[in-house]
Amino acid sequence: MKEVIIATKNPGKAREFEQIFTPRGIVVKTLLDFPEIPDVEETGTTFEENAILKAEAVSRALNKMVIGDDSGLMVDALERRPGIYSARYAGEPKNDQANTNKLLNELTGIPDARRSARFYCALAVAVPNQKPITVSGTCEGRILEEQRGSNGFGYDPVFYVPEKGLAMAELSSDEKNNISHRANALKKLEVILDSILESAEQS
Ligand SMILES: O=P(O)(O)OP(=O)(O)OP(=O)(O)OC[C@H]1O[C@@H](n2cnc3c(O)ncnc32)[C@H](O)[C@@H]1O
Ligand SMILES: [Mg+2]
Repeated sequence: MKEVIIATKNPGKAREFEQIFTPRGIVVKTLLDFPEIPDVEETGTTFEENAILKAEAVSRALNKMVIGDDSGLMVDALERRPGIYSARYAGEPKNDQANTNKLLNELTGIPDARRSARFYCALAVAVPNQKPITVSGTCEGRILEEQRGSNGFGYDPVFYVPEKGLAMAELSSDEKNNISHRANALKKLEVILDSILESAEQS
């Protein structure tokens, strides 16, 4: 059985990895399947560092290949904040609605033309006793003035995707998984993923 383990506790991310991997006959497991694994502190200074921290900690705990995802939103008018702090933007415990409200408040009065932003996703692949590999993907858009749609998760209701003329949260999962930062990062992993999965299957 082909299986990938994603070092995430975020059910929104978990769902997207399942939507992408399941049609290819690959079973997705996440930290929600391994509640005994302690939380990994995200102490890195870049998305890549945090993705590696998550992937390597879980790979060590399970002695298996693991993918870590560290992602977030960069808003130009806020000097690219919230960035790596996207999950904890409005403080702990992390809360998507509180984060979204804080973002909308910070951008009050800023006109459309200056509301450009991008989602960023770094993926790290950790294999026991090997150097980790990272790839990244982005998705360009703009921050809306109010929430639209109820699909997706996190900042999706306030992220306008110009090429679709819709908020990310108004897209179907298939549409999001075609254009998202996570999908774009995964596409770069595709070339190496098959060989990684084969070696994972043998171990
Ligand atoms: O660390 P894990 O356990 O994977 O889960 P997390 O939610 O803490 O994930 P991150 O540390 O990577 O923080 C990502 C933040 O960026 C947001 N985010 C990431 N990808 C997103 C997407 O596709 N759509 C909307 N928001 C997203 C998400 O809601 C979080 O607030
Ligand atoms: Mg996190």
